[in-house]
Amino acid sequence: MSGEDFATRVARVREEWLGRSWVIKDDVTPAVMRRIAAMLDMDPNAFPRGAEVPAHWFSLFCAESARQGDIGADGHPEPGVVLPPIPLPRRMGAGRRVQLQGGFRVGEVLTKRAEVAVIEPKQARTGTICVLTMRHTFTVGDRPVAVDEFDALYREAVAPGTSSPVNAGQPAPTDAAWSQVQHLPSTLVFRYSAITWNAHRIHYDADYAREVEGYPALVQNGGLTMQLLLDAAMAQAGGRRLSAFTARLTRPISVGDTVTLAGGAVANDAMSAWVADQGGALCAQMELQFA
Ligand SMILES: C/C(=C\C(=O)SCCNC(=O)CCNC(=O)[C@H](O)C(C)(C)COP(=O)(O)OP(=O)(O)OC[C@H]1O[C@@H](n2cnc3c(N)ncnc32)[C@H](O)[C@@H]1OP(=O)(O)O)C(=O)O
Repeated sequence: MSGEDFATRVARVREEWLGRSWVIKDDVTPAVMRRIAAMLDMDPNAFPRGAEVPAHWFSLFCAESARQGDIGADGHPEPGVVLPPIPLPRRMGAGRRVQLQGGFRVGEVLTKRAEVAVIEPKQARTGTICVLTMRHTFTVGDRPVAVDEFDALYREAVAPGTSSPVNAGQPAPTDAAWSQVQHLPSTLVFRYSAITWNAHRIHYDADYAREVEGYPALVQNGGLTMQLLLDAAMAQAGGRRLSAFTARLTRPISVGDTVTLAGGAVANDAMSAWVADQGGALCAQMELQFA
């Protein structure tokens, strides 16, 4: 790809798409809560109408619902149908910065305003990338619930038969105050992807993941990694209220792997948490802030 062509195409997409926004509403029903709780290995009946929903679960709602005819080769909507047509073909969820502002309950209607906030080409260790940041503002009526700046990275294609470049990575911390072994079976990844209506084929179509995107196996859904790490960290937070968190997914995990969710003790109303693979490499890092 010529650098100039790429830069010109990204500039045109930025001009046309930056600042665009749209709204999605979702009913937080007992039926959906049953599926979410069951997927997270909790009592499916733990969240009847009126029950408080864990504040950081807001991102399990208000998914995009592209028509089947608009689904593209990778399982996401065709470039430009829902999201900007970033001129690189391989999308990865990469990180987020979240402010939690208020709770919500089963039976309420959650509204998400999605806004195209950043489109930024960069040179990464693993090739040319483009960062797309979507700012998702969640409310119930006039009540603020959360603002979530979610980064996806778009990557260059891999030549047929070659592997997706992986950075050397860095070792995960070894001074955990708590840790938990977590298996990532395909059934869990399927159920999470279904709840979040994410049809990206790298998560369930092994031939596609290997042959088209160059990964060694099915790729763990990054939203699920962050969900499991947050839930594990909150269980160690002694009932504190989460007010903000940031996360970065630094290295791909394969579906079927067993990872370690771990973190430090709460200090100054903050906690660090991370995910390590079986070789001890850092796959995700998170900073939690408590009110
Ligand atoms: C959901 C969902 C999709 C998915 O779930 S996909 C699976 C989950 N995601 C992953 O497994 C991603 C794992 N991460 C990686 O493989 C690597 O981090 C990645 C994306 C290949 C980038 O690694 P590099 O080593 O090539 O990147 P650099 O460290 O050289 O960074 C270059 C610049 O990019 C910025 N950057 C890097 N990582 C992130 C990030 N997570 N969020 C935001 N920005 C990032 C980095 O700061 C560098 O920028 P500078 O300005 O400092 O140059 C779905 O589709 O929704």
